[in-house]
Amino acid sequence: MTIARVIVDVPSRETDRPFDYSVPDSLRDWVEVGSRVAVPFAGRTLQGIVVALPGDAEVELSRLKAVSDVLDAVPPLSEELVKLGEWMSRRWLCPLTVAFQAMLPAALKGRTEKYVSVADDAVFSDEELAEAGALLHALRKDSATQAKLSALLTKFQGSGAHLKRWLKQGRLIERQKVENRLSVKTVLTVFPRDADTLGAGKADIPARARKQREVIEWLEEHPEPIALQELAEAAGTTASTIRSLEERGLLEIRGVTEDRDPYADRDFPVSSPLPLTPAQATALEPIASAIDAKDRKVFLLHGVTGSGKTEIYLQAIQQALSLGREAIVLVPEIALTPQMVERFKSRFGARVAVLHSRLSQGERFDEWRKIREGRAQVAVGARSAVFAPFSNIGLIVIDEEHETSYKQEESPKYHARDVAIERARLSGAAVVLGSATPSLETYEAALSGRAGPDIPHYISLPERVADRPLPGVTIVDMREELKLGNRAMFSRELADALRDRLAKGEQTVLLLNRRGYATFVMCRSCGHTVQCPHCDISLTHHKGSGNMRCHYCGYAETEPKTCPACQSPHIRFFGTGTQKVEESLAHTFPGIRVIRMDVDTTSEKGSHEKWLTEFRERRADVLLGTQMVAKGLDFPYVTLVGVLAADAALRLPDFRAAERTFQLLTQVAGRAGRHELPGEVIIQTYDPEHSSVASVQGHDYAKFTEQELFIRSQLGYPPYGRLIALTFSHESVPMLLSVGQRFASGLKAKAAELGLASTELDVLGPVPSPIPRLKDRYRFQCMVKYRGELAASALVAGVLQGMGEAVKKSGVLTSVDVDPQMML
Ligand SMILES: Nc1ncnc2c1ncn2[C@@H]1O[C@H](COP(=O)(O)OP(=O)(O)OP(=O)(O)O)[C@@H](O)[C@H]1O
Ligand SMILES: [Zn+2]
Ligand SMILES: [Zn+2]
Repeated sequence: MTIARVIVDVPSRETDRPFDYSVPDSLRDWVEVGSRVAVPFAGRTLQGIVVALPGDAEVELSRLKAVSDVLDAVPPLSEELVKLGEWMSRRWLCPLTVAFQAMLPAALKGRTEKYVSVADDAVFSDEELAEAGALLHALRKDSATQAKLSALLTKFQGSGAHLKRWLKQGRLIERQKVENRLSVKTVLTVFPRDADTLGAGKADIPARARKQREVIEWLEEHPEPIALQELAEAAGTTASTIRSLEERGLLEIRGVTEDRDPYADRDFPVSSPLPLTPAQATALEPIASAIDAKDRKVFLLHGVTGSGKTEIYLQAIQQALSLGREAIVLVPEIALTPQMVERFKSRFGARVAVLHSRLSQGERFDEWRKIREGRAQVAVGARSAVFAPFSNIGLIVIDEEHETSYKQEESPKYHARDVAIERARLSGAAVVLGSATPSLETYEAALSGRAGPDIPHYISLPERVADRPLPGVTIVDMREELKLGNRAMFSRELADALRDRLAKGEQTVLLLNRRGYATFVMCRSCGHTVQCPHCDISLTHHKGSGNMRCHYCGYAETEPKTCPACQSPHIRFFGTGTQKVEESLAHTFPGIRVIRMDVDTTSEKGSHEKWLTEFRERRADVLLGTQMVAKGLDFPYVTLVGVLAADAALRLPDFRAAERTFQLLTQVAGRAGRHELPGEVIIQTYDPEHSSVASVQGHDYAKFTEQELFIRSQLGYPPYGRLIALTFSHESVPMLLSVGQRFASGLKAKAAELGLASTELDVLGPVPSPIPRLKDRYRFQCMVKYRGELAASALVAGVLQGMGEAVKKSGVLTSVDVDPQMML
């Protein structure tokens, strides 16, 4: 008997283990490791993933239930991806099914459908026939295929009670099936017969069927297959006319699968490899030889902005392809602009599949199928593209490897960089981590002198291509501006520089660093701030709608005219939003053309692309925006970059605040002067001495890093120590505290048992979380700080497991974040 070991799709700790099923003979050829199957489980039919085909079952064979269905002809996961999922579950303490679900396109997230059929021996009374005859008729008619319960209920709204009773009595039989949310798109297509048949057929068409004759004439001129809809339009007729020709045997209508290609209507100019600069050639050499030798190596490609890293990725990919292997390129979501996609599509054409969240579910599914079916060999995409279903990967590139968006903030809380390195280990691929500002973790590891398969080899590109200089950076102390009586948003330097660009017809990028700079409402008389009633966080003001909104739970109310606490009319909207900057620009520079890019202006599909195209075509003088204007853009006429509120995020209670600030400033500075025209950068700050701001001036990554690493080592923060954050939430604070304390003391006891000093493993808290209440639940957190080599995840999992029943009864929810990136 064939046995399948299955992980069922119920994301709980209790079901987080494999269950064995027997495989009926009829399905034997279809079930593989990585197959998606439907299985009976606790009275329901569930979707599951086959993780093994063991020789023997863990339970008595006679007690095994059978797999009820195989959901895909080709398994959506490979053995390699199944292994990767198992590793993710251990690494980030998430249920296995949660890891597998993260790898599947949304279209394949099955949903259970109920089907009903009439039992063979069922008898119905005349009364019943009179009352629900139509329903019974429908049931009998569909008995071969079985009728979908949800469809019956909509169609026969009055007969719900009958259905329920008959099902209970066993006169109707219910079956469950797992169905995909979305299927491949099929287009009805007309296949004309050969010319002779058409000619003969035409003669037989009666004179009054003029339309049919016209369709035949049209097809005689255009003998290729054509979509039914298109033919109807072209021949000026209806689908039913064409169908009658099918009945005459003159053509055939069949469903043909069609790919929803999001880039179908775009032409990509063909690009060929550029002759590399000597620095680029030296950088590519070790990467290419690793790919050649199937040597699983990790590289850190540390190259300043504009140093030509992308050209190196392209040629490394070329190398992998020429050996018949595949490549994955990860790009941060907001840097995945059409311009970025174009660079890959121009070089590799139709071999490129693109995966990102702005595509529709259907488009994403089709791109994913292109990969799985071997029609694409290069996948370019955001975080989840690391799971692209390739079978022979030679290279994984992670561009801007320091980006926080590579960490998923909801379960599975994985980091794509770590997943990529593990996947490369499983498939013998090389990994290239590229950045102008590598994360301190990656950089420290590369320069540590430690040896090991995960330790990146360091490659440096300290200069821009073609001797283009890095832009000059001026730092403006806004406190001085205020002293001199300038209360405006723009310093005199920035205003002058802007005016100069307007006169020359050159372009400016303005970054408003808005992290931690929300626009909140405060009363100037009593200091009252308007908070979300469900979360302990200020509401954000949206000028367009006149609404105040909570960014965590979506709660909204209209903006107050007077203070809700003291009725004072002096209520004010604080903080500088992009809208305010836009107004101020219009006021200060009459006639200026500004494109504003922030969450409000880019929520619509395609809007992101539209703005960038407009800017590229120089239909605007200024591109103003949040983080999204800082990454990856390459516009020849941008000669000025201005940063407002450079230090805004420095006050966030996050030990990476300085690192993030330095990275963001360096990235945005890198947008200036990338082509012939030289660039200039002006950074406005209230904290000019802070090393994260000051080091940007000399483009001095090394200096910034040295200071920052020193601070981290003193405090035992990453990369010198590692963290696991646990957040407990509940409606009641005492309950939370008791659970939090039990966890902390449990882990401490475990550490003592193992003889670990507090420098090796320490538990901080429980303390209220930075956001102490969210959606009416209070939140406490514990932070586990430990030395890197320790298998702390397993210890934490053990302690949580040990307190299982007590926590379950209390209703306290626990969320675990291994290597957290966001401290908020
Ligand atoms: N070998 C080369 N010869 C000529 N031009 C080149 C070469 N390599 C790259 N370039 C050009 O230099 C510019 C910068 O290169 P690229 O965008 O690859 O840099 P990057 O390091 O990826 O930049 P960033 O990290 O700032 O996005 C581009 O316009 C690119 O076409
Ligand atoms: Zn809220
Ligand atoms: Zn007030």
